[in-house]
Amino acid sequence: MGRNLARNFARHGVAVAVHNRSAGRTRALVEEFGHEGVFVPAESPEEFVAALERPRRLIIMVQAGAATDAVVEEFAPLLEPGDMIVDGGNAHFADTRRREAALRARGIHFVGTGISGGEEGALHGPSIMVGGSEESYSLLGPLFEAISARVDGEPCAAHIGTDGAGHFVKMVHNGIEYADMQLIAEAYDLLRQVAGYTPAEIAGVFRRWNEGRLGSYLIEITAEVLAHIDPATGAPFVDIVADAAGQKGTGRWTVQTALDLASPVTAVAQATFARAASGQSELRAAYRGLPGGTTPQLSRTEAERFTSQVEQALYASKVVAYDQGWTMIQDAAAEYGWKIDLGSVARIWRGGCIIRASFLDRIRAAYAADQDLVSLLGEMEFAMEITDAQVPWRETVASAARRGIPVPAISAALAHYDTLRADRLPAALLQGQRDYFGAHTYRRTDRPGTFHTHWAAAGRPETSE
Ligand SMILES: NC(=O)C1=CN([C@@H]2O[C@H](COP(=O)(O)OP(=O)(O)OC[C@H]3O[C@@H](n4cnc5c(N)ncnc54)[C@H](OP(=O)(O)O)[C@@H]3O)[C@@H](O)[C@H]2O)C=CC1
Ligand SMILES: O=C(CO)[C@H](O)[C@H](O)COP(=O)(O)O
Repeated sequence: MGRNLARNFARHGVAVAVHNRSAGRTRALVEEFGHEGVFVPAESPEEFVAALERPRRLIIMVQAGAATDAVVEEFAPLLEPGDMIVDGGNAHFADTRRREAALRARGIHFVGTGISGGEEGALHGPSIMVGGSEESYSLLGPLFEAISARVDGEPCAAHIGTDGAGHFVKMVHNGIEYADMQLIAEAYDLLRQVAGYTPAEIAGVFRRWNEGRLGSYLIEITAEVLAHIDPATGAPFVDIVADAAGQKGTGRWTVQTALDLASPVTAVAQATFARAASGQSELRAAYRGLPGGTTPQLSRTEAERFTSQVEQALYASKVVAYDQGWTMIQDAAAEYGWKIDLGSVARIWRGGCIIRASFLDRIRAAYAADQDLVSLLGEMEFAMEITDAQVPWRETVASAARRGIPVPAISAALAHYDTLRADRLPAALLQGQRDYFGAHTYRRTDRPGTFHTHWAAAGRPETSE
């Protein structure tokens, strides 16, 4: 990532000093790509820092956690007040807040910055979510905006908010990425198991969907993966890959943080747990073959109808999953005092990043039209689409349950929608249970105050605080 970012800056006419703890890697970069621009190789941290113009702007791209701390501690003593350390790795936002406060006390700007798009994005134009001080953005912003992806002439880079806001929003981006990928994977599974399509046929379905409202990088690459044939066996690639999904941890961070914020990102949570469950090989071996649903064959016409039903379910679930992400960003902004422009988050995710999609432009437009939008479902077009999806969405979840096909993310999205639209929730009963066993009190619908019923006393009298 660091090498490609350096090349991207150099290709944009920025002279870049480069340093890696393994000097051979620095030399290799300059030997291989030196013709692309001006690189200044530095073997030692001191040489590197001396090569930078003041105020210094260092970008570090190393693994989150101990490696980032080690690099920060190595370079910070060599810097002067006003210098900037940009952490472009996938750091946890709480670590970024800690580092930012510690370096601020030393007069150094620490700028946690989410960079999405993988290695190709880093080279050709990533989406860049910048945290840290406004002051540092005035010097860093033009550089980031120059190397970022562009959509409709606008850069996919922005100052998201102070201290850890950039890394927080990158984390939520990855959480949404987990949810979106799981939703797509569930749609594939339904088309395979219920409609009876081959991977090649499903690739065709995804290519068609990519032309419509679901059009996105993730749908596009899904079609590519499904169409790929394993050269060693001649079998569809998807059939020879072990069905145990990995993760590096940003989805898990999103869910852990969401629990702390009481922000119900249920589609992200189900997607993260689905990856974990796929890797539970012993448990899966113990359950394999237990009774489930029935899978009657569909006729060609029924399969086509089912496919359009799945498209509706996938789309509606996607709207809910993205809405959960935006709600979580709002919850964090309130908690940490960040002023985050929600429309600008959608704007910079339209290009460069893994979840880039035409859909993001509609979210940008929704916030541009109404900055106080509480939920995407409050926007007329999204609301109409969700209304249209009602029957197919529910039918999809019902079909999956009847046939014993797990669709945890699609089901969670539907349950979330039903939770929010309900007049009354069984939370009232929960409050009664909590009051019964623990005197945890409850509020009433008919008058203000906090109440407790003395459940063990004769006549169960109620008192208020
Ligand atoms: N790969 C991707 O698609 C994406 C990655 N990221 C994030 O970018 C960051 C870098 O990822 P990536 O480029 O893939 O990782 P790599 O493993 O390719 O590179 C890691 C770099 O960190 C250096 N490093 C590791 N530990 C230390 C240390 N203790 N002290 C000094 N240098 C150290 C390595 O040096 P050496 O070469 O000597 O081992 C290497 O240069 C991570 O935070 C990652 O999460 C973000 C978006 C996408
Ligand atoms: O940061 C990213 C994109 O911006 C990567 O896609 C992400 O790290 C992949 O995560 P995982 O390995 O957990 O699926």
